Amino acid sequence: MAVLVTGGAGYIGSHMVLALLDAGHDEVVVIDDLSTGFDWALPPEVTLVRGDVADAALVEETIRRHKVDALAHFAAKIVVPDSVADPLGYYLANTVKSRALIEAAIRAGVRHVIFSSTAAVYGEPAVVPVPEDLTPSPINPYGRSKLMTEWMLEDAAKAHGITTVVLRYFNVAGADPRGRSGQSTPNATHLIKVATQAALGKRSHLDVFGTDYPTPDGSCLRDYIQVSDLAEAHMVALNHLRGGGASLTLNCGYGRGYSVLEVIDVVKAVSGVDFEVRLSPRRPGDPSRIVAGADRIRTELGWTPRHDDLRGIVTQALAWEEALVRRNQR
Ligand SMILES: NC(=O)c1ccc[n+]([C@@H]2O[C@H](COP(=O)([O-])OP(=O)(O)OC[C@H]3O[C@@H](n4cnc5c(N)ncnc54)[C@H](O)[C@@H]3O)[C@@H](O)[C@H]2O)c1
Ligand SMILES: O=c1ccn([C@@H]2O[C@H](COP(=O)(O)OP(=O)(O)O[C@H]3O[C@H](CO)[C@H](O)[C@H](O)[C@H]3O)[C@@H](O)[C@H]2O)c(=O)[nH]1
Repeated sequence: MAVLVTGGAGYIGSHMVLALLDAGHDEVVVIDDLSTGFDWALPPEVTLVRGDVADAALVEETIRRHKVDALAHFAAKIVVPDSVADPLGYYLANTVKSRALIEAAIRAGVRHVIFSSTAAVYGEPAVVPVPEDLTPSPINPYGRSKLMTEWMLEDAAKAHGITTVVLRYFNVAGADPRGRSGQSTPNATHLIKVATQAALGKRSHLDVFGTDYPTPDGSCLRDYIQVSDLAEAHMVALNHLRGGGASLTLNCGYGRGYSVLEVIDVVKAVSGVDFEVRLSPRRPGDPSRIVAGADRIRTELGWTPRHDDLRGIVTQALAWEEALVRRNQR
């Protein structure tokens, strides 16, 4: 049976595709509209169907033709401050389109769904590290758009007898340790990506968005999870579902927070470049601290991270950024 990966040409989805191929899955199909992804991020043996996840006819045809039993749904808009500026665009991309995809997938016979959710569903949690059973309370449209999709999926799964794993990713960073993929979006907003670009002179400076948060050094705290470890979480989730396991909602993080200033120090130490850092006002939609309660995925699925090391994550991100410079110079 085949796995359909939506958004498989994007940052995290492309690492899931690599993990599937590395594990010997030869039937991997990607649906991606290439709005932020790249066809070159996919190995040639992968079938890329270029299109929109909300195109029900395309989705159904793809699932039937390739005998897909499992769907991993990554495709989304992902930038928190953009979602504050354009909430309706985010509800369309992340909620309305997911509804169309889920309906088409169920109609075409998909049995299992793994959904890319986010720590942003927790908003500004009262408890840190945050356990999965804390009542979600998102503080930005991005988090709300994803939480609504969690709910739709849960209800549809119960009604139609499919099983699901909802993975709530914390802050995803780093690159494939073998250098096959990484975060390639040129105008990405993610801290580690932006910091490595500043270190390589692709950006003039780095803004620290907010230094007056109620955290030890005043900057925001995040839990950075390495992208191949995250892809592996999807692999154990897939095996769980195909083995008859029950539906689950699981945090994906390491359970340890780093501040923005700590991350910048690590990027400067790893790169050896003392790039300019500007202390700037808060960015709309940012929670002050968000760290995963990280035990459940280990006990439920036996997930064992192999890259829980911020220096290693930054080293990979920097190497990928250098590879992108070489690619663009060719
Ligand atoms: N990057 C993070 O730190 C992070 C954290 C939590 C959750 N997530 C979630 O992980 C998923 C993947 O994020 P990413 O960082 O890889 O982003 P990305 O932008 O690199 O990947 C998204 C992919 O989906 C494709 N896409 C978008 N809309 C589409 C549509 N309507 N139809 C078909 N393809 C479409 C894009 O072209 C792209 O290839 C998202 O669902 C995101 O919400 C990411
Ligand atoms: O140039 C920058 C970029 C980011 N930051 C700060 O660094 C922290 C992390 O910001 P990112 O943009 O890297 O990530 P977010 O926490 O905003 O969001 C990410 O993680 C979330 C889950 O926690 C979501 O799922 C989302 O998709 C994903 O982009 C924030 O405090 C942000 O204000 C800066 O100070 N300067």
